[in-house]
Amino acid sequence: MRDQPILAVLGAGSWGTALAALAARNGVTTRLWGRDRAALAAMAQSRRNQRYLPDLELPAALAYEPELPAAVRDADIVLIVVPSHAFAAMLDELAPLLGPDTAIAWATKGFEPGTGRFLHELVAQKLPGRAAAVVTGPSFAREVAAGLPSAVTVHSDDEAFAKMLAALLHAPNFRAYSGNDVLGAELGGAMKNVLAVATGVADGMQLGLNARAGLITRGMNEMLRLGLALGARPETLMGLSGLGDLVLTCTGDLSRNRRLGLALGQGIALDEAVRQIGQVVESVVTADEVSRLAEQHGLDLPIASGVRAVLHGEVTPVEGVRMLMAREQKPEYPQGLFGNA
Ligand SMILES: NC(=O)C1=CN([C@@H]2O[C@H](COP(=O)(O)OP(=O)(O)OC[C@H]3O[C@@H](n4cnc5c(N)ncnc54)[C@H](O)[C@@H]3O)[C@@H](O)[C@H]2O)C=CC1
Ligand SMILES: O=C(CO)COP(=O)(O)O
Repeated sequence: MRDQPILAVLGAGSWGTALAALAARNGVTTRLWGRDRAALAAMAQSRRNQRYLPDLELPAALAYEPELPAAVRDADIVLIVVPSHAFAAMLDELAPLLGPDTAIAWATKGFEPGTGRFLHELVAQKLPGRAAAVVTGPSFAREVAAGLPSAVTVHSDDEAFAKMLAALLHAPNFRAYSGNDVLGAELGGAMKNVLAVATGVADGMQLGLNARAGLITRGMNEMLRLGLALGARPETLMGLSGLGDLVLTCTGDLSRNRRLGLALGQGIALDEAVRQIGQVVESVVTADEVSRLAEQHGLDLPIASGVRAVLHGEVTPVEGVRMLMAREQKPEYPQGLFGNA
């Protein structure tokens, strides 16, 4: 890889735009690709992403490329920031376009819809033999774009690549840590979106701060149990990508997943809530995949499966809360910290 690598960021929504702007400000040669050609042209002209990040002035050095082959040509690193439902198709499009040494990174949070496969599994299958890293952690795009202090983490099996990508993103108000637990980092980022719906529902129903804290803590227990069953490391789940992002998304009203829960808790229908939010709400698909993985591993995750049931209209938010509260009484940790709930 060149000393001064070229970065292609794919996905010009809130997070792709914020990350591309950050990298360009750091002096990294950065091209931003998005599927909406007209929106990209408007961004190039106005140096604003009017729809997703209207308050951010985009750096003059950021380049915009509406053609995918041109966006990734000669790129050393391709950073994918499209929603999880578009991730597999994006990899298929990239496969014939990339040179053998191009490294892949992604900041998408979720699984492959319908299979529960992790995004790193898709990357290994569709673009094998390359350095691959996930960028994750508690980071609302709006706050990063505003230059507010944030901390994220970059995980890769290739530790040198994780460190290198973290260094490219690291900035005075943006701390980028690194690690080598890709599965753990991905699981935390995906699962917190589902748990944020639960705290949103409780807050939308005005159930109080005790309920919120209880849900966050028992939600963390669910994340740990599923994560450990899948082979994640506990320190990853207790770090930025797990606990950090769980706290942010369960408490911060900038979270679209929390806002979905708030709306459901106030009696607004799912379709209408998603329409009002107007951006990707990953939990709508991720809830199914978390339940699928839990079932495969024989785990009972009552909060995550309650969210899935509410999203499918199988129970109302009121019934969901009643079911959680009516579960049998038991020790907090029946089989040690990571025992079954
Ligand atoms: N917004 C945030 O604060 C953060 C978002 N993320 C994750 O980043 C990913 C992207 O989210 P956002 O940028 O926030 O979403 P967004 O809703 O702001 O933008 C989504 C973007 O994806 C594009 N898109 C949708 N379908 C596509 C397809 N089939 N092919 C190509 N592009 C497509 C849209 O045109 C839009 O530009 C999600 O997985 C999200 O969980 C992660 C950390 C922070
Ligand atoms: O992942 C995020 C912050 O880390 C963004 O959360 P939402 O997708 O819920 O807005």
